Amino acid sequence: MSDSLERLYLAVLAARDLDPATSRTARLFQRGPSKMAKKLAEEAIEVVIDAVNGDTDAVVRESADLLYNLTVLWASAGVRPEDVWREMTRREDMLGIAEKLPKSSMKLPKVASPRVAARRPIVALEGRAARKRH
Ligand SMILES: N=c1c2ncn([C@@H]3O[C@H](COP(=O)(O)OP(=O)(O)OP(=O)(O)O)[C@@H](O)[C@H]3O)c2ncn1[C@@H]1O[C@H](COP(=O)(O)O)[C@@H](O)[C@H]1O
Repeated sequence: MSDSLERLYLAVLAARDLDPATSRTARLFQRGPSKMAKKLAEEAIEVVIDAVNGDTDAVVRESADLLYNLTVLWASAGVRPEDVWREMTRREDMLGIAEKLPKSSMKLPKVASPRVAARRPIVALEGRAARKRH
């Protein structure tokens, strides 16, 4: 999938400088980030509606539109696909580390009242905080 998105991203970059009268992408760039954001949000809503309605084929079509509008917004925001892949890999590694920590290393509070004991392990929260921090 990342190959398809990377090819689409390059095509979007190439279309940016085409004639807006004939290129939707060039028209989106001409209209700016707020229009791009509006189209992306519209596509996301269309995916949601089709999924709730159980229309799988429509979800596929609208997902392709969503990914197209996302790559246009990435290009406008100076985000490259590899930036996103790197972040996804970082999260995958972080999740992997958190899952591998022995239970004994989780610093659960000493007073394990039923309410506190039911709280999610601190290391998972720390893992999330660590993810957010860097
Ligand atoms: N991958 C896409 C792509 N996916 C979806 N779309 C457009 O996005 C539209 C989907 O959004 P909507 O459902 O809102 O369509 P719409 O209601 O007609 O659009 P609006 O009237 O709301 O603006 C489709 O009608 C397509 O025209 C795309 N337009 C272009 N590309 C690719 O982008 C590159 C540049 O193409 P041009 O923009 O045509 O130069 C090429 O590689 C194209 O294949």
